[in-house]
Amino acid sequence: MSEPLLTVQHLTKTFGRGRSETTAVSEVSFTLAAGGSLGIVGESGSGKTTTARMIIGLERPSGGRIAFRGHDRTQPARSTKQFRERGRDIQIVFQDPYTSLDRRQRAGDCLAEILGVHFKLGRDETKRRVGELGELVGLDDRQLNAFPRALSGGQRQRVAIARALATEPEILILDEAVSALDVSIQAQILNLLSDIREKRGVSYLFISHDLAVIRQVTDDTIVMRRGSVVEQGTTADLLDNPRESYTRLLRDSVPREGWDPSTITARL
Ligand SMILES: Nc1ncnc2c1ncn2[C@@H]1O[C@H](COP(=O)(O)OP(=O)(O)OP(=O)(O)O)[C@@H](O)[C@H]1O
Repeated sequence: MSEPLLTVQHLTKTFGRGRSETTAVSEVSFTLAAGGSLGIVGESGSGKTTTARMIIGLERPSGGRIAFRGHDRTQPARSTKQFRERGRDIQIVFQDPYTSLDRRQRAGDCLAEILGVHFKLGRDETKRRVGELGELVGLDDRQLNAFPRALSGGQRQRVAIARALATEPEILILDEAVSALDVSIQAQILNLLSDIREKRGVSYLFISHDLAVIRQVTDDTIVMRRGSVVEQGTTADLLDNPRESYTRLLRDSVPREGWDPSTITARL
């Protein structure tokens, strides 16, 4: 079997000290295969975002190991250059693109800026690549010329995805990336992500509390609760035949016809 793209072993993060110490992530282990898609699910506060922040080097782990293509990445980058180099391989898209996009920058200029940071390109080549990225995520010239405030939530998330893809990363972390969008726009973005995975072979680490989303875009899933992994397996198996009561609870919490929330609160 080929080496996983990303290996996470016994990853642990504690915040604070003494009586205020919180273990946000505890002994989390998983692998992500090249071209694969792994879901991380769990209720709010279960440690999903902290795990992602450690993987992209925004948070220093308290214990455990992170390796990308077998190379250790446990400690955050030592220099801006190293941070940038690592950023090329693993990119992240957050829930709310409005806060992550510069309000004073046109969508296309935002893409051109990232291309300029990572590649040495002339003006014409940059323009061509911006157009190509726009096409990949379904943004036309008018939208590429617009400021974020003139774009819809779905269009802004397309800009954020294009910006993340501009560095040609091998891994895209999507942290609740479709949670703020209404269901029809969510479906469009999920389809877009599936197409991009097929075209580009990029791997996904898909963080979500929404099991319907996880089912649509991931092959494997880990379930986190209070910082720990409580169950992991193929997404279909895990959602159809959950072994852990917590996974069953998450699954049964999805509203559907005849659903009675009081049966859920009674089990919490
Ligand atoms: N910088 C920090 N300082 C102290 N505690 C933190 C910090 N960041 C996260 N935590 C705590 O770590 C725990 C896990 O938080 P995290 O954001 O990783 O969870 P999550 O599963 O991503 O939740 P959500 O879906 O609500 O974003 C929470 O108890 C949170 O309060």
